[in-house]
Amino acid sequence: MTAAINPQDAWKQMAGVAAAELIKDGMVVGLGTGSTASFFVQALGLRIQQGLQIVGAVSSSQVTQTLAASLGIPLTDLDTHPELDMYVDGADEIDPKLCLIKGAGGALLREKIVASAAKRFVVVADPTKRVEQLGHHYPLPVEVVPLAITPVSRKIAQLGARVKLRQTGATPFITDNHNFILDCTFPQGISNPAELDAQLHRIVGLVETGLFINMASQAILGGPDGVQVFQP
Ligand SMILES: O=C(CO)[C@H](O)[C@H](O)COP(=O)(O)O
Repeated sequence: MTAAINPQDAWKQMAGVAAAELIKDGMVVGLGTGSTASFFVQALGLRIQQGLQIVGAVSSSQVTQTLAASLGIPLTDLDTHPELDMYVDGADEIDPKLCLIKGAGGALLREKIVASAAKRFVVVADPTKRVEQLGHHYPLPVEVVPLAITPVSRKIAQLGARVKLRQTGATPFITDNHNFILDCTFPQGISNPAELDAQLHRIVGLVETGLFINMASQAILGGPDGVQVFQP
């Protein structure tokens, strides 16, 4: 007997399964990170067991790599396949232009690298992730070189954010790239994501932001009325 899942997880699963249906024989696929992306990875694993033949999959995190390997998904990397056919990943917030906040799972740097290598980036989510303006529900995560954490925090605070070092218990959360994450709350929301992203990228020691602008081409949302595809 399988355990019942809550409605939000069921919606995430619907989105993940629908995205897996988009994968065709011969594709190179990018695998996202997080609970919704995991549903996609599981559905992709099932399709591969049923005969789908992808060339390989590039993972955006160690966690997803382990999951994909356990499901028999053939793994590859960006050295072997620098261009992917499709990247599928979740998001924390999705605005009407498909700009995203990502990184609640701490994988934003690899996620952005893999997403940027893909011809098509499909976001999978449930309707709670849709927002009119970014930054009201989730803080914006940024990945920072540990050596620079204090000056970078101060500079982000000067841009109007409340800045918090992400912790795992009493110690800083460490990314797959051995960096720290700062969670940045902008009390008025993020009115101009592109401008903020450019300002943040000017801070030396800041490696990457969780703002994904003009990267996603489509969102697949599972919800109470079934699966809906959303593109601006
Ligand atoms: O960006 C991410 C991880 O870094 C995730 O994709 C994002 O946090 C959404 O996660 P979930 O599908 O569990 O809600």
